[in-house]
Amino acid sequence: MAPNDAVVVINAGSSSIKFSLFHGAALVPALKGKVENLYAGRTRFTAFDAAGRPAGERLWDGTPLDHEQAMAFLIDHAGEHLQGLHVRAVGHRIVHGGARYSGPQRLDGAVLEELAALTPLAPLHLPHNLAPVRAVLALAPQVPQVGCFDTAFHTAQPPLAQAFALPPAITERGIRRYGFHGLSYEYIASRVTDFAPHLAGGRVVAAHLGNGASMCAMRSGRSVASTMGFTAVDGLPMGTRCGALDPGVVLYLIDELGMDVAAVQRLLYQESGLLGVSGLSADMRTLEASDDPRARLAIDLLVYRIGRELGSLTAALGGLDALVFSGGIGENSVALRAAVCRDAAWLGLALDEEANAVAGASGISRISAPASKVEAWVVPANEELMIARHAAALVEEA
Ligand SMILES: Nc1ncnc2c1ncn2[C@@H]1O[C@H](COP(=O)(O)OP(=O)(O)O)[C@@H](O)[C@H]1O
Ligand SMILES: CC(=O)OP(=O)(O)O
Ligand SMILES: [Mg+2]
Repeated sequence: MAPNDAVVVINAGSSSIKFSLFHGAALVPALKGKVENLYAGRTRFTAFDAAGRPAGERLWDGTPLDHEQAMAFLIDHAGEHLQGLHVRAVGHRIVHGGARYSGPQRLDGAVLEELAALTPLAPLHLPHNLAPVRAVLALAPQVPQVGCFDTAFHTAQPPLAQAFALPPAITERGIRRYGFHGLSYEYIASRVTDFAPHLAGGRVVAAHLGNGASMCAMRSGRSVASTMGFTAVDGLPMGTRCGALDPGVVLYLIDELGMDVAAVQRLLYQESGLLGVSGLSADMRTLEASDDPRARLAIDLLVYRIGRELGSLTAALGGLDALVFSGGIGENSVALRAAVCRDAAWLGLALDEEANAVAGASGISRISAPASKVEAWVVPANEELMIARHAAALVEEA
């Protein structure tokens, strides 16, 4: 990467497209922004430069934008910021790599087709992840594009952790546990050695708590087990996803309640979790501000399930040295972190209430008391930097 070389990173979610621009060999962040509220509400674009100063804003008052319109806007907008820079690669977060893709991958028409076939494994994410790849391919086919998979980090898991208790004929068809949010966990693992060198060989459970939420057990920076499995609907309750569910419930919904596949999918992915339980909102801020008992119940259920999964992941690691909070909720909700840490007292975790009250988006910080047997940390998520590193490395070696 020459000083004028740049990597553009696209992280396209179900309701937003986040983008970042990095330049030079050190991958210095130059710009980051997002278009949010796609499809619903008022679509909004905001961008900030490296110093955190506003670098663009727009609000669409009428019909909300879809992914394609948002990409067209971003490509237009990026033009100004790319003056004098040479785009070496566009890196994308792709949620599912299936059984085939276990590392960063150059994206072309053929790979895109293969990935599109994985849509049933990530119906809320994959179509949106792939739409921007197609948009860039149509507009600038000469620019290398690199896919970075959320599942890749978890391919290190031991076979037992990846197995369902199903017959081999089913497993052979790729029906096994994969795990997600791998780029977030890989970033956390890459930072542990500098913020807590003594944890480098340790047993760490990281909780990525955003709109999608999962937890990952890591030993020496490698994934050992995860709460998400075959799809990103498993594990913790999320904004609108139910998390782990007795599979018998799905059969009952179909057999007894007469729901078809589309209705079940909508229920489990879009109408459950914080939104479904509270009947109010998928947004943690709204729930925390509400005095409706259903909002309290949704938060309590999330905290309870995090505690249960923490016990399970600690068993997979044979003990626990540190718990790391990340993602929009993990970084910002002082109350949720406090509740989770209180429930983890049996593991020897003692919270430093004052440190917890000020921890958050400003940077990495320790929130456990000095004498705590198990440490607790807040590490702001940075999937984008991980993607930029992978994309730059792949085009450099080509
Ligand atoms: N200050 C805050 N307090 C509590 N929750 C917050 C705060 N800021 C953001 N959140 C929550 O973070 C979640 C979104 O997390 P984020 O990681 O940005 O999502 P995504 O998975 O879309 O990237 C929402 O539930 C939001 O309410
Ligand atoms: C895998 C996943 O759940 O992603 P997100 O948090 O972006 O929804
Ligand atoms: Mg996320």
